[in-house]
Amino acid sequence: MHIYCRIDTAQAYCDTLSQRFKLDECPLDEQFYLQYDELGLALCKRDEPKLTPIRVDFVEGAAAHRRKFGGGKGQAIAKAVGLNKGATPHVLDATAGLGRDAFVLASLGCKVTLFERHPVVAALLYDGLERAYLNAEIGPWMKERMQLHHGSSHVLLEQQPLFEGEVDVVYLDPMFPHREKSALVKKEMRVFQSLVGDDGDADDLLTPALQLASKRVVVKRPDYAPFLNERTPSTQIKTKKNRFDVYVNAAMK
Ligand SMILES: C[S@@+](CC[C@H](N)C(=O)[O-])C[C@H]1O[C@@H](n2cnc3c(N)ncnc32)[C@H](O)[C@@H]1O
Repeated sequence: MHIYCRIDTAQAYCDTLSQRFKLDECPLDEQFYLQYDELGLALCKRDEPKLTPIRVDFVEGAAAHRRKFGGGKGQAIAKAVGLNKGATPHVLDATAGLGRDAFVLASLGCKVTLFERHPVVAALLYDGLERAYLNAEIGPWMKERMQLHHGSSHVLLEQQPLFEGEVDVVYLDPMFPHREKSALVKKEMRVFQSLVGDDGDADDLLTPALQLASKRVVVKRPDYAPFLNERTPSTQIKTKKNRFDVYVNAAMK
C-alpha cells in the first residue's frame, strides 16, 4: 500500500514507514490508501470520500477528552486490569489496534507494551505514538510507558526478552463480528473492521496470555460474544455494550 506524502519535507519519513512496516507488500482492497499530511498518517477510502480519515491522535480529540474527563480509575477498563486495587501494573496489550485502550491505561500510570500485527494499523499507531512523544504535556510519560512492537502476538507472547520486567496483565481485545445492522455501526469502526477482518484465530491467544501474565488476563468482548476459547472467566465487569472477562492468576498487590 502506497503512502501519498503531501508534505515534501516528510518524504524520507514516509519511506521509512513504508520500509519498517513493509507497506508496499501489504495486499489490500485498492479502495484503501494512506496519506501523510500536516496531521500525520491517515487511512482513507476512495469510495467513501466523506469518511473522516482514520488516524491515531493521542494529543487532541477523543483521546485527550477521555484522559481529562473520562472517569479515571473508576472506568470499567481500569477496574478490569486491577487499577482500583492501588496497583499500576505492567500491561501487555496483545491486540493493540489504534491504541485507544492502551492510552487510557498508560494515562492512568500503567506501563503498556503494545503488540499489533496488521502492517497498516501498526504504521498508524507508530505514527500516532511518534507525534505524541514530541508533545510537551504527554510526551515524557508516553515515551516511558508506551512501547510498540510490530508482529503477531501468537509469536511475540513467547519472546520474553522483548519485555522489560514482569508482565502483570495481558489485555486482549480481538475484533469480533458486529451484530448491529451496518448502518448503525459507527462508520470508522466499520471501515477499520473491513481493513483488519475478524480475528478468527484469537482463541489461541488465551493460553499463552495466561502463561505470561503474573496477575491476570483481561479480555474485552461485545456483550453478545461467547467467552474467548470457551473458557469461563473468574469474574466479569460489564458496560453498556461490552464486557471485560477477567481471568485471575494471582491477586493484585
Ligand atoms: C478491536 S482491535 C483493538 C482495538 C484496541 N483495543 C483499541 O483500543 O484501539 C483488534 C486489533 O488486534 C489486532 N490483532 C488481532 N490479533 C492479533 C495478534 N495475534 N497479534 C497482534 N495483533 C493482533 C488486529 O490487527 C486489530 O488491530
